[in-house]
Amino acid sequence: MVKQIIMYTSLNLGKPSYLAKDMRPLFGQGILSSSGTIWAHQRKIIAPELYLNKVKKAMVNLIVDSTNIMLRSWDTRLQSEGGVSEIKVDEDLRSLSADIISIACFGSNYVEGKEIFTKLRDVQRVLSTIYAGIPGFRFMIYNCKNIFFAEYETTATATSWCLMLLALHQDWQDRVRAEVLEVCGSDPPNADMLRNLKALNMVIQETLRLYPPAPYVVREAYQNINLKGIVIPKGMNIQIPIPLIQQNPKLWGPDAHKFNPERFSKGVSEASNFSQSYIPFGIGARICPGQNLAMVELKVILSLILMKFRFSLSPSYCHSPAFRLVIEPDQGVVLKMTTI
Ligand code: HEM
Repeated sequence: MVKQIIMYTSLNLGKPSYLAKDMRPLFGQGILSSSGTIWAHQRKIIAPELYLNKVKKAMVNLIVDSTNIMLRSWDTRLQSEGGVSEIKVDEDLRSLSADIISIACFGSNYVEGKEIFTKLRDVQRVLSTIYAGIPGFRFMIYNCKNIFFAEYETTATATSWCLMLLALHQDWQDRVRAEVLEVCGSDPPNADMLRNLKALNMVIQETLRLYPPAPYVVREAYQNINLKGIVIPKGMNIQIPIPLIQQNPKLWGPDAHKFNPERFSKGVSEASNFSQSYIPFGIGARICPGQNLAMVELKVILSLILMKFRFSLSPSYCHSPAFRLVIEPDQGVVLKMTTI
């Protein structure tokens, strides 16, 4: 049994400037001190290295095994259809994501829990259509966040968007495939290899910038805040729109709306002119605790797909991002696939 020491520390985020001045008091447990300095509480978890490495290895193996089941079914379909197939990937990716989280957290699998996941997805659809004015919604969204927004829908949706963008940008697809083959050879990726997949990491980061599955983070004002003349009273809930911040040309430059993974080549802090303008996993004390798992999952799934298949966007693909608590492709992502 792992022994965890959870430390609560205070992190000095420095003097606020520009957007920081407006937004930081709204984030996390960050509050503006009398000196104008921002303080936020940060949680650090310390655990024995060896144990963590074993868990990480087991987790990567589990993701590889689950992904291979999905890829075998794509392979069978391709063979039966003469080597080229149009595959709508979203439902398969959702099942895969549900499978991984079920095995990892509950020792079960997607097939056993399918009915529960189907019902949860129905709830998600209803909630996204009647967003305003349901009594108790505030509490419902927190429950839902922990189930969908948290684990199942977010990672699957992010994978769909990554595949859509790689299908659209063949130069990046070739570059990332070449990297995967150089780093992994013909072996499935392991934890050490994942660290060396730099271009793939950049593609995932850029995808999460342009299509963040979670559309906003929610915070409650701890005190009355005057935001450039707009008074936000203590106790009010505020939605901070992630896509607007992540695609603001003032922060990201004139190509803010373009797919350009190169912007992350020197890391997140160098990608824009304000480090906290990249928040696909939220920010502050309530930042997504599953972000590392999500990144590992995305890297493993995408590298295995890239090793085995070449793909482009099907002419039947219709670009229509839709809000259903997560931002997902309304009509799905349809890929024209061939085996390598
Ligand atoms: C690409 C995948 C994912 C994205 C984009 C994402 C994004 C987010 C965002 C934006 C938040 C709100 C953070 C904030 O309020 O500052 C959140 C919260 C959360 N996420 Fe994720 N998430 C992902 C995957 C996961 C996974 C795989 C897990 C668990 C295995 C997970 C577990 C959670 C939990 C439990 C919370 C609530 C944290 C809290 O309220 O303290 N997420 N996520």
